Amino acid sequence: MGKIIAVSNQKGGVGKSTTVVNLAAVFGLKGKKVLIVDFDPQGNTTTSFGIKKKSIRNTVFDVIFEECSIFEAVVPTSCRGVSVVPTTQDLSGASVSLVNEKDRAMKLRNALIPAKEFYDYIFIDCPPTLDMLTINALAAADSVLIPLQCEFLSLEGLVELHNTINRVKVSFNPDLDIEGILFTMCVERYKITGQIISEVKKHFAKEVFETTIPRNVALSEAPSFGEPAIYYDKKAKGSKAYENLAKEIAKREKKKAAKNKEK
Ligand SMILES: Nc1ncnc2c1ncn2[C@@H]1O[C@H](COP(=O)(O)OP(=O)(O)OP(=O)(O)O)[C@@H](O)[C@H]1O
Repeated sequence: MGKIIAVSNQKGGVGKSTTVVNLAAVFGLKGKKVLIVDFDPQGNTTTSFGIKKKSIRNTVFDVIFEECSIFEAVVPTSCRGVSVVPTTQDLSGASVSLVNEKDRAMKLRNALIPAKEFYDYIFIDCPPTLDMLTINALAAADSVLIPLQCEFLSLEGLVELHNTINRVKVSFNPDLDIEGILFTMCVERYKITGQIISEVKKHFAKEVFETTIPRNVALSEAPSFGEPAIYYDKKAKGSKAYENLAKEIAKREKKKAAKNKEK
């Protein structure tokens, strides 16, 4: 059974899409079967793979409103092992349309059940909101990865996200785990970077990934070439950082599996 990781932070521009695209590409290159669900109406993840909006037949909107199956919306990419369920701007109206639906928080979870059998990892790129779309993503996920920009700290924002995660655990998904907090766009020489990391560690030490993602030009340039940074510039610091993150996630999974075996 595959693992579903929601990449979420209600703050915009913190590196959610960048993390989804690059982590998925690294796992794909390691021989894993990876699906990305682009659940952000802006569709940056969809375009980061060079998928043209005009060429899209079915989107994640059609999937959650049961117009098609998840497999009918899957678009292969040119990256080894990676496919995308694309999105378009239509998704921005979904939160409102979902209000009248039965099981409205469980739409994505139900749709992903057959995909879990087929893929090793499913990444959900969440919108920068805590609305019904994000609730759907958290209800569907096994874990949440929280990117946090190293240049600006909103502890209140982080607490608010944890509160939402806890509410989803109580109401829809008791097994939801925190995959980790990932610092993104770090510039080591900036004093603020160290200050933010130590402040977050004071409150959420166990959740923070050892790997941090540097501010790196390859990470910001690659999407306009329609490919992940590891394809665009394999040697770039940003590409290496996402390779390290994938290793750290795999290591944490092994540790967790060993612990569960002991029980
Ligand atoms: N480590 C990095 N170094 C340099 N640029 C980065 C890095 N991470 C992200 N960026 C750039 O910052 C911008 C925002 O990143 P991204 O789209 O991944 O954030 P997001 O959280 O998904 O945004 P939104 O909430 O709007 O969906 C993009 O232009 C991206 O290319």
